[in-house]
Amino acid sequence: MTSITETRAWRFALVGTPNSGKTALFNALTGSRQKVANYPGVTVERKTGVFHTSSGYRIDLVDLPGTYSLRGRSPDEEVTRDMVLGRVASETPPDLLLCVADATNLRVALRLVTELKRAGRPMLLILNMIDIARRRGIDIDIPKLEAELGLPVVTSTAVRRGGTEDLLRRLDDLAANGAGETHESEWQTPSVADLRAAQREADRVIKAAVSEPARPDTLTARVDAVLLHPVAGILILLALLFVMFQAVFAWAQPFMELISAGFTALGVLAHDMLPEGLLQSFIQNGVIAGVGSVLVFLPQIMILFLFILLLEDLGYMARAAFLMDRIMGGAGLHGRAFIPLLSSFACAIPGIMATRVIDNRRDRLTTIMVAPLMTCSARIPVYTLIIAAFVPDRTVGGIFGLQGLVMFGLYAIGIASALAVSFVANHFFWRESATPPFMLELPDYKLPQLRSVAMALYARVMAFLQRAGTTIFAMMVVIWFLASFPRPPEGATEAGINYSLAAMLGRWIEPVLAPIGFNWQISVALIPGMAAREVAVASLGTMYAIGGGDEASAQIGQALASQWSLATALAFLAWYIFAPQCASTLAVIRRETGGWRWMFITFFYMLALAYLAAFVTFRIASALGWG
Ligand SMILES: Nc1nc2c(ncn2[C@@H]2O[C@H](COP(=O)(O)OP(=O)(O)OP(=O)(O)O)[C@@H](O)[C@H]2O)c(=O)[nH]1
Ligand SMILES: [Mg+2]
Repeated sequence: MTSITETRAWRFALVGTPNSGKTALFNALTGSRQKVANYPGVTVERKTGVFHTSSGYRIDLVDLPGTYSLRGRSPDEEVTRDMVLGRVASETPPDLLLCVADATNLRVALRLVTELKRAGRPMLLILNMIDIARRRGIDIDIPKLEAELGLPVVTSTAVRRGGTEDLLRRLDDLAANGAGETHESEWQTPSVADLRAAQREADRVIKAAVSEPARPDTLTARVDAVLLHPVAGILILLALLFVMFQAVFAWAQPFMELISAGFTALGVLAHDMLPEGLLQSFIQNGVIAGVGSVLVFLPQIMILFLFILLLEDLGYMARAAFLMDRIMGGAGLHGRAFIPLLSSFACAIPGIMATRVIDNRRDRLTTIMVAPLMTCSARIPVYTLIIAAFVPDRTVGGIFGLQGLVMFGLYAIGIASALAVSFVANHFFWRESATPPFMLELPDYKLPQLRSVAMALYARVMAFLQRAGTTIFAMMVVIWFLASFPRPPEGATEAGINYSLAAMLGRWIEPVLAPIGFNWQISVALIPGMAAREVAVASLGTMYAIGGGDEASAQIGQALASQWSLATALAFLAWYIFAPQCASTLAVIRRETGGWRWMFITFFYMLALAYLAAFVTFRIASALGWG
């Protein structure tokens, strides 16, 4: 329906308290796939999307970080304040504020509405999560609410198909007839007294227009009595993590074998179809063995993400943060550091960006510095490859798989060292150290939405495949080239790869890394491994495939098991817990801290820890006779 010519694009902005469903609405309206999760502080920067209303008006929609007030205490809240007040120099201010309220938690939402009204912009109040409010028997008199607030009000359920129809109709209407006039802003940084007054006003409106059921919903409270219990809660958290790692190994195994067999067959096929020579080697050893050795880990990464996404949507992650607060506080970490650190399990980059919710710069820097110590998903290929090749597939204590146990241990060391580093930073480098009280709001539990979990999982899978197709593929071409040229001289006695550039380069670095048990193949693999951690695995895959000659096996694990000592394998694991092997993470640290300084500090302290850990591991393992 484009009978109406577009005169101009409207610009609408989603504002509201954290965890009220702004991003879920943004995704529903624009068809985007921004991250949604059941805890406050998911969105930390503004995102723009476009959609057309039913009569064809174009709307530029801005999703903003959630905030309780426009005071702008942390970097993410400043983004929202500046957008609402039209202070972003390079951008046109929004024509209409879409204020999203969690209909089950109107007290805080309406306090923000009272404050937002002073900004003088036209506003539409969206009572989101109306499905939950209705189920709980919360009765909201919409016309009364509109009259009391002097604003139009509409309800929505962002996560259900058809749950935004009323809203869409209303937006179409506003786009056709004008959103309303902008007045001079009367907003000033509110004092505590102002906020109290705003809360009184909100309570008055609620009293007039909302009736809560006599018997409030107690499910969340009953579940929390167990999950937040100081002892039972921690045990449940540990058990959950433990099951997760067992699942990563046990469930993924058949799928991994399938993928691995597929790539081996593909390699054989390429070998048979192509004439003997460089092209054959490039396709078989460079492309198929290299990229394949990383793609094999897709099932494990999917299982890990599935667990994380389900727990996030359920609302458990904020509880885990609460449980960990004592321990983290002891190490000098801010309570709000938990979510950024948790995000770092997927990848340190979103984790470091999520530190924008921390208002205190010192606490934010500490969190940024230790975030890369959390075990990101790019380490999974490295860890599993070594574990599968060197740790026997045994059961210990009757129920625990040894491989899963080792994996759990590697994650635990990552976490413990992050705590230790922040402890040291707090006690030796920062002057004053006051740990602020924990201020994370605990969201109500929600049944995970299958559709949104599936969508998020799909996005993660695509991101992984894209990396395999771009960064990893490009690095493989480089490694294949280095490992194949120059060609061996006439009458060469050793395998061709021993005469290659890769071998020269590796032997040149080897003396530095020999004390920690690394051979020249590992030394070379670490260089392209800076592009992304899993590239090291792919590089080893390519080099051992080339070095193995004709009967090269695509099963790089077998090659490692026959060529590395256990001590080397363990030292390699220890190295990867700490090594700053990720150029993108370092770049993000530079950007988020606004300079080179913290990037270098992070790089060098991690490098030092990596070398030390690998050295100690190698020496101890050698002394135990595993060399
Ligand atoms: N049942 C139900 N759940 C919803 C609705 N809208 C959002 N959710 C869920 O509520 C949680 C929070 O949604 P988000 O969209 O991430 O919230 P947000 O306002 O963007 O949060 P921040 O970015 O942290 O400010 C997620 O688990 C969503 O799946 C709704 O209308 N009904
Ligand atoms: Mg959001």
